Amino acid sequence: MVLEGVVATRRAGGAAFTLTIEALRLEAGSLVAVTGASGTGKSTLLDIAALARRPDNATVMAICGTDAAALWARGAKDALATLRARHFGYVLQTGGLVPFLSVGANAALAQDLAGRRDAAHLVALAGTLGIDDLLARMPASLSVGQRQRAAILRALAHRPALVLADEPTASVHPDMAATILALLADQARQAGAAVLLATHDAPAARAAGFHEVPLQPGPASSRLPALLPA
Ligand SMILES: Nc1ncnc2c1ncn2[C@@H]1O[C@H](COP(=O)(O)OP(=O)(O)OP(=O)(O)O)[C@@H](O)[C@H]1O
Repeated sequence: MVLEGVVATRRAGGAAFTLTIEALRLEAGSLVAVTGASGTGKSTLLDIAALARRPDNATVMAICGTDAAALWARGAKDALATLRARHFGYVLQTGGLVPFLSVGANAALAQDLAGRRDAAHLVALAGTLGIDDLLARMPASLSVGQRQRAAILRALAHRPALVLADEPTASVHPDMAATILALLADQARQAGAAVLLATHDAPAARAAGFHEVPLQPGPASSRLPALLPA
């Protein structure tokens, strides 16, 4: 993924907040943690990276060789949805699993949407995450830590190029947070996926091997400084 000169504005009432991404290039195996206090724009940045929010401006917005800026410009919503399903995996704060599907069915759905069904890969990945005995369970019957492992399974099951993780450890105990972040980092690296993590917990992210990029807050705005590949 390459983002350059991307600007996004959020407006509420008379107030506006502007995020500027100078340059962000994520390659296979990149582990990048965007950090900042509450309200500095971490979620806005992930929304932009996830193609869930239309930018005001984008010099470059390339996802696995596709010009996403051009797709936004011509309102190609189906093509944007296809890009998302094929190339992105998501880990949200509380899992974001479909509540009426089992853990295994959640992961299989991600594979189906991406057009990459691979039951053997799903089971093997569940084994490395330590949840192969939970595949038939419903998300509501899991502990928070188990749910986040299931979310990592769902995020990686379809072999995405990029995993977006928004505060994936905010609701787990600090010891479990370290384990979850390490699992996410290890599994993504092994799969050759890049991870873009948003977190307020910079030390935990660094400990798991993430390269930290702090958002630079300004008046009613934030800036992500240029990050070139490590
Ligand atoms: N729905 C919204 N409409 C308008 N402005 C919003 C909206 N949500 C957030 N904002 C503003 O955008 C800015 C960035 O918010 P964002 O949620 O991206 O920050 P964050 O760093 O993810 O915060 P947190 O860590 O609390 O989740 C904030 O200053 C906020 O006031």
